[in-house]
Amino acid sequence: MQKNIRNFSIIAHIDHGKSTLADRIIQECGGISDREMTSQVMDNMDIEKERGITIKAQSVRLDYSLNGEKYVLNLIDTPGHVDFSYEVSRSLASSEGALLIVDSTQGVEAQTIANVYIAMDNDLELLPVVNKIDLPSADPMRVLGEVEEAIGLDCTEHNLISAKTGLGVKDLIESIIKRVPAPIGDETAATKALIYDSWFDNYLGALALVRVYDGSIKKGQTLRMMNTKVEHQVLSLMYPHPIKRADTMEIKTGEIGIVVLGLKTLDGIAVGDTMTDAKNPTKEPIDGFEPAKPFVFAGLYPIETDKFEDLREALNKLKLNDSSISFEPESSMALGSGFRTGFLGMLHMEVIKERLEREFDLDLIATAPTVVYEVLKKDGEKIVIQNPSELPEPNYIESIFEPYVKATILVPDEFLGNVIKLLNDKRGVQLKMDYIGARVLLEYNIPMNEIVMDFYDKLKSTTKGYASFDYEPIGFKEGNLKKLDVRVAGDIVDALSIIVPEDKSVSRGREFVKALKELIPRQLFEVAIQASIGNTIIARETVKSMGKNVTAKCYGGDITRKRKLLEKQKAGKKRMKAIGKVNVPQEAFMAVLKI
Ligand SMILES: Nc1nc2c(ncn2[C@@H]2O[C@H](COP(=O)(O)OP(=O)(O)OP(=O)(O)O)[C@@H](O)[C@H]2O)c(=O)[nH]1
Repeated sequence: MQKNIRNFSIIAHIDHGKSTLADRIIQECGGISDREMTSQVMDNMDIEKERGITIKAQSVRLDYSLNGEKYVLNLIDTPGHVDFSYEVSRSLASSEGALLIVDSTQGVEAQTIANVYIAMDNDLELLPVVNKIDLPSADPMRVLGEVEEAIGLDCTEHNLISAKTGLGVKDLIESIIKRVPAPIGDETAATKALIYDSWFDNYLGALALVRVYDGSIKKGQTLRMMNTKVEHQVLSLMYPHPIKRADTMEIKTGEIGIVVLGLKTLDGIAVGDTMTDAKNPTKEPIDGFEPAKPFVFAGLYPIETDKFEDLREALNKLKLNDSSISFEPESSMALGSGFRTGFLGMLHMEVIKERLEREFDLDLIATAPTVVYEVLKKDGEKIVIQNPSELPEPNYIESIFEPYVKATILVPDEFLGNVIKLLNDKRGVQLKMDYIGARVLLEYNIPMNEIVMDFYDKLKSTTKGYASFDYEPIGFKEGNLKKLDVRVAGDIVDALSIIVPEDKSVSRGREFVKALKELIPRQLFEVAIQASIGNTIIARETVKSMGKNVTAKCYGGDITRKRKLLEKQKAGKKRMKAIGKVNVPQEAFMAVLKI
């Protein structure tokens, strides 16, 4: 019965205790025995466990009895990291309520606020929950004050808990039953369900995790995905659980469940799409569908050139389980054959690169990440650029558009000056500046390209690690942008080209060639490193020749020593790419992140 169902999510800043609380709630509902309670059931990907982050959303269906009534609690986990914000918003759209977890020793942070905005857009009932009250430095009242101030949420009713010891968790479950509204779908209407997660299972094929809004999904029914238009019969249905999924014949209105369609890829079941009955379809899909779009692109090149097909196979395998990765072959004069690969963000890129190296035993060179640019050409054609070297010559370009994000930053008062300076340097435009106690909440629009570089590291170092940061994409804006090329010994190195704002091109060009000079070792001849825009050279550094002096120290006498030195030089060369006559080490391809 819908009136006894509660669908809720947990919103928290990283490390405020979301996974610990999820595990505790599962345990409290008897969903898992003590013996089965290995550390953090909800985070089950290896990299998630190692890094303590949640990447894929997990969900669980639990039973709970209160005053003789039986309730179904559906805990819908959301990925914590900004790279996965589309999945966050889909998960939240599947709930009626959200627990807003704040660490009582820390307070409200940027990610808390960014996710609360998404929850408010979805009209969720928000329950303020203060965690870690077992710690001596806990200050729950100050933290609740911050929640009221920063978010404007009434905190008269709140829960104080320790997810670690279990203190207050039973009361919290009762608050969820009391305060989170029951779903209110039409049980007699045509099937309407939202796919809010999908993944690939080696035995069952592609699985879709859905929330049913109207009608129901039955075993044997033929379903249609309204956006991808794929139709398929339901082979089986399950309720989600981290260790023991239960089979069911039907997923009813208001419930969540796993649909097995026997599809061999994830292509047909995109997150955000609406499932309906093929014969008796619902009129309108659930709105807001957009395919997960890669925002950051980089070239991935195998260091050993004969590993190109291995890399293709590995990317194909990863894509089975993560339809947000995109890749297509590209060739670089500097690096040979590789793939231009699209990611949701920087963390996603790191995780994928690490999995390729670890699970598929590949050694890769990654070029510096870049965002996608839209270019309107003079002839009216609109093209999308994933690689700066593809930018047309200036006389063909009418205008260039670059993606922007809305950034939320929380910083202690004393570092405010540093942060504003950094944001200005990164072309940020201020939207909001509010004091919350001794901290300042900043909201800025900022070009995404400025934050895919090492913005987060710079923010951390300029605030001694005290700032927190989150962002969400907000679309494209026109920019006054130019392509900056790097010439090594006179030749343009395509893999080093970047797109820069015109008014900062000279300073960035100078910093770039300076960083490269430090990374390119001395060669037998003098090497000029130049930055140019079109045919104009705007900066130059020179890597001095080491001449023949490498062996000069040996006074020509000691042959073994001389040979050793030469061998050392040769070994050094292996980890480099020869560009013309110049050996360029792989770090140089990331040098742009240093400027
Ligand atoms: N003392 C204490 N520690 C807690 C409590 N809740 C969580 N922790 C600890 O805080 C750390 C972070 O907890 P997690 O549950 O991994 O945090 P999270 O919010 O899930 O983090 P992400 O998955 O990275 O977003 C872990 O070391 C937990 O053991 C609590 O109530 N008291």
